[in-house]
Amino acid sequence: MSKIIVRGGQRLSGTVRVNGAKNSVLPILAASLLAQEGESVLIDVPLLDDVITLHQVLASLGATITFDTDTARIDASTIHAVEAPYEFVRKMRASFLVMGPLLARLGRARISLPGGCAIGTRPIDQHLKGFEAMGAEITLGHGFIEASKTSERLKGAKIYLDVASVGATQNIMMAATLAEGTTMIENAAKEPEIVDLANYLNAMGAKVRGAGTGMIRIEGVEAMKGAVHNVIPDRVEAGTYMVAAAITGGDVYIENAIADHLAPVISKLQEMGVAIEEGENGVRVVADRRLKAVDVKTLPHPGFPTDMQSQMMALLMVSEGSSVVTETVFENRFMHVEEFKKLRGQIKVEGRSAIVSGGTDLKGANVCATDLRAGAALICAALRADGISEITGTHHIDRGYVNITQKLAALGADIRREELVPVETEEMAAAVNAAIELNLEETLHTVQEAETAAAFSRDKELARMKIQPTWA
Ligand SMILES: CC(=O)N[C@H]1[C@@H](OP(=O)(O)OP(=O)(O)OC[C@H]2O[C@@H](n3ccc(=O)[nH]c3=O)[C@H](O)[C@@H]2O)O[C@H](CO)[C@@H](O)[C@@H]1O
Ligand SMILES: C=C(OP(=O)(O)O)C(=O)O
Repeated sequence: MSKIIVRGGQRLSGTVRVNGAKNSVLPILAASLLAQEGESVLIDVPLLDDVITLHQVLASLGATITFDTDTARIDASTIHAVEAPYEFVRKMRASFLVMGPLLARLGRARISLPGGCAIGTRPIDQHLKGFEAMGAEITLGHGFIEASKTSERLKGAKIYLDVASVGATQNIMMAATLAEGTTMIENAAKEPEIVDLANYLNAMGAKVRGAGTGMIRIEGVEAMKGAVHNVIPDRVEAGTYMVAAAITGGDVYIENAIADHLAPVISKLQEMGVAIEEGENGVRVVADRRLKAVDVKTLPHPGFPTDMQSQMMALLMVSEGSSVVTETVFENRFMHVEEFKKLRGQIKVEGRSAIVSGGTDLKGANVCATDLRAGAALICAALRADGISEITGTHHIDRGYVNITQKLAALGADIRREELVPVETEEMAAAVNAAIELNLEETLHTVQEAETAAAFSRDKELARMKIQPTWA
């Protein structure tokens, strides 16, 4: 249990560096399973809870992973298991992305059904439709899905996606790399993370063309090997700091942000009156005037990203005029609205739209992050609100933001985190506290589960941990 405590009203200024993209590194880690030989070296891997969960999935399949600062080394030559356990898939839907690589590499995959999550039902029918078209047999059991090859190799196929799903595009792309013949994905997702995955797959020896367009062509190859790859910067993390800068009337340079990837966010902020300058290796955001309301509609890339909707809504609450925010990607992504109301936000939800009355003087309150981006949006709103806000539900935020409290504090925010660790005995509590005090990573490992130790490591900026296969 932990909470983030913010005293609003500080103007942010300075430079913040964004980490590698969560939504790129997760499919890329899954894709590393495709290498029959050689080590993959992934650079700029963010030490996030989701990344740790996927490490655990890969380790449980028999891969060897070491993680040092921001570099992950994966040897997948030793994988032998085909089942991604429920304890991991339950925590993170993206675990389902190992299905394509396992099917291609070992011919079978059994994965617990990813549960519906807060922001929508999130079906996986398009992933399965793709695997079936390539000749896999799909069995739905009690709480799991199994896919098996019916011939020596999967077969290339023409697959039209009913929705331009990011995950389905990635899963099918990965399965198709080792298939016999050519696969065409029509109505493919075009997100920058799809292009990043294709670049990694190609470095591993795959033949993927057209990533970033609606038509991706994958010519199957016989074998793939490990490769070195630099993960792209996180556009959603960058966008979140852009909003944090704008909402506090700040002047912040967001290092490592790629303006091209942020085009829809930049356009909307500019329409509102935020000045944005593209720099050498990042983007500068200056908000020195009253901002005006704009309407926002989320769409698949290159439309406005759903992962920035709640942060944008935070900014719209304090801008002049009314706006309509329409969410078209997920059917239940307005849960932050009730929390915003606790900060005195004036918002009314009507179906898939939220009508925001701007110009509100926000007031600090105790609020709860209902999902990852909702948590980030609440932090943004709290930075502007008068007085103190306490944000719980921080485990959601830890899925997607590295050191968010430290990064914002370095920009001048009055923000801190309080960590309450449930331990069984007083001796353990004393040992944990001593370890935190002394930065003794080893001690943490002896008294806590790896995850908790990682949470401490992250907070203490000891970004070094190893996860060994459980059978080793
Ligand atoms: C780890 C990761 O990269 N997560 C991102 C990814 O999620 P994810 O890959 O899960 O999102 P999708 O693009 O698949 O989902 C988009 C829409 O398609 C629907 N759908 C999806 C698959 C399917 O088989 N059938 C179906 O109907 C979903 O319910 C949703 O309404 O893209 C989303 C949309 O940009 C982002 O918000 C998430 O941050
Ligand atoms: C919805 C998100 O992620 P995921 O698909 O991992 O739940 C997100 O990053 O905002």
